[in-house]
Amino acid sequence: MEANMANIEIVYFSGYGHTDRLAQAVADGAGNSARLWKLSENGTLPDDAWEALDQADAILYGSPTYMGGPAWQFKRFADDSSKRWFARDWQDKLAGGFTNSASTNGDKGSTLAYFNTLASQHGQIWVSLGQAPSNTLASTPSDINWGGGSVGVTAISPSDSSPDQGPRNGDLDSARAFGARVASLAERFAA
Ligand SMILES: Cc1cc2nc3c(=O)[nH]c(=O)nc-3n(C[C@H](O)[C@H](O)[C@H](O)COP(=O)(O)O)c2cc1C
Repeated sequence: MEANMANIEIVYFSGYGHTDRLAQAVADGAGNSARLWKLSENGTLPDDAWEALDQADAILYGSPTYMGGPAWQFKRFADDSSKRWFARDWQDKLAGGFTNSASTNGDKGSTLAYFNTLASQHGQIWVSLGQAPSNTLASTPSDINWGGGSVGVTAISPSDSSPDQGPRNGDLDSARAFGARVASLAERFAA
């Protein structure tokens, strides 16, 4: 990471590999300033990840949508972040979120709403998706923001897809563009 770049830390969970691909695309879009921290199967992070989050200019949250919300591993992380809440350690850091699920809607909005609430409890500043939807008759899963969200990245991995097959290109493009947006804003805030 270059000294003058903003620190973007991405904390996320993936049970079966689909959200891994989305997280990687967000990181690719954000560039060299981004690091991925994947929650363990038990919802834990190593100490150096917590230290990185404390030093971050932006913290991004990601999880598959399971049963209409984040995976429980993410909720454990959120509960563990309460120590930072007490100390206001993440106040005024940028925040944003991404999720992925099998259904086109799939109640992904509830997952993003939870990320937004978590970020707001910490006093963070939420970065919206910032992309127009691809919602015409001609639109396909290869088009950016095919799911048509605005709060964060909402990817669709069909239930019978392998991680190589889903999320599809439009969602990965959306994730990369969102990562780039956060990086651009984080650099402005860090300046
Ligand atoms: C326990 C569980 C609950 C799920 N709940 C939903 C859901 O509420 N909505 C939906 O569209 N898909 C749901 N799915 C499908 C996953 O969101 C989808 O398979 C996703 O790509 C998994 O991401 P991952 O490979 O990163 O774990 C669920 C899957 C599991 C295992």
